[in-house]
Amino acid sequence: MTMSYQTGFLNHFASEAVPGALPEGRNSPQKPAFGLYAEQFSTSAFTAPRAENRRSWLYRMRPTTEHGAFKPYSGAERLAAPDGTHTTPNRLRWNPLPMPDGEVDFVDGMVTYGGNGGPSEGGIGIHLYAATASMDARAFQNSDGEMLIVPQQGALLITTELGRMDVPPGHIAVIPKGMRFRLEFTEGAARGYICENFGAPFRLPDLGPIGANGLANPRDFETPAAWFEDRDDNFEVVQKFNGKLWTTMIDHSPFDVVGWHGNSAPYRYDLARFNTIGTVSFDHPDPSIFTVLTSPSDTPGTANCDFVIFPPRWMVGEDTFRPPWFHRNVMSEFMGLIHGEYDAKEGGGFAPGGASLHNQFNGHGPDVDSTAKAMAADLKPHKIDNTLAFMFESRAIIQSTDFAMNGGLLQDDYDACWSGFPKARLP
Ligand SMILES: O=C(O)Cc1cc(O)ccc1O
Ligand SMILES: [Fe+2]
Repeated sequence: MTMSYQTGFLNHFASEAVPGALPEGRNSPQKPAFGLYAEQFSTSAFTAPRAENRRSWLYRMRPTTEHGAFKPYSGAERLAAPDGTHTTPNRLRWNPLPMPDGEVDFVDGMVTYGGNGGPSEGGIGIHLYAATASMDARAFQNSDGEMLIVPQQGALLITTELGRMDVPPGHIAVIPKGMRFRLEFTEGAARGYICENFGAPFRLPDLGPIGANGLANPRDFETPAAWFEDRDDNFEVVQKFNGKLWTTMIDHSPFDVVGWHGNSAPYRYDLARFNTIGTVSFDHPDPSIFTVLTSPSDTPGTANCDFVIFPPRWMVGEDTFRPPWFHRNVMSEFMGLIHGEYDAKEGGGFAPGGASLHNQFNGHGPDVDSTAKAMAADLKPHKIDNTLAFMFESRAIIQSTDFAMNGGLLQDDYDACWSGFPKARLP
């Protein structure tokens, strides 16, 4: 299937699937073309400063308002915010999330590992999904948070109200808060990670002294061109609202937007386009140089959430301990692995589809094997290759869910990867 995209980050895009669907020179004409209905979709307050303001105008076949009451939805039982009883300072690591038995789609295949805050205060939800069935006459709407989707296995075809995107592993997709979407798998089963962002929407980090270019470049972000389906079938809309799921039926496809314009839009990004920067002298730089997207908080420089990747890169530091150093961090770190091996965990145990959590101020870093190897290494230029790990880093403690602690995937011996370091011998 050929998809078409518009490039650039947070541009004011304009796209029509049928010529003439977009009004000219105004947003809400008395009678939009073809009997379409104009709808403003706002993901910032009307009065947000211009640089923060995000909204799009949608021209659709029927107004979104045409539906009955939402009722509680009983599927997706493992999509549940932490209740605070499982919050722990302990370092945690999980085996890969197994694929479910039978037909399970993206909505029912989501499992919450942890999070902080909530839809009214900001923070993040951290979920994984493992699913075997494509969504068909079903759409998901997350009114609580923007969704950053990181596929680990299985390519995704994401249909949104504004158009369709191909999202294979190695790419990410971001769906604005409140936008309806459907997820289909082009290669059977699929697994991946989700950061549900309750805070300020993701944006590109400032580059400071790096300059005008580098890290994730704006032109590499791709937003779909308008695409719609004219389907008068019964569709279920499942909505996440205030931490719970709700469902209602409509008698047509919600993907009936024939044209749209604006800057609140879904996008995808190929992580291989990330311009990775590192030391060319000595010392391991802070991993903030690997920030792809950031959701700022109201404290300058202290993110609600940073999305950070650890892509293939050259290591050339002289007289340097090259892996991540031992550290205790005010920020809390949740990590996942898309493929390959992570350079701080040569001892194994951090597998693709698995995850780890290092909460604020709890010491972590290279395991015993990685440390020994890095201290003995001949420091020739070396390429870390065939790997892609990532981190959701948050200013607030990441609380675990019951599934995270008791769901059968938690490794009970994670601490042991840091036991047995030889003691320093003083003169
Ligand atoms: O803990 C981790 O593995 C993530 C990480 C990587 C790095 O290069 C420096 C700091 C850091 O937290
Ligand atoms: Fe860390």
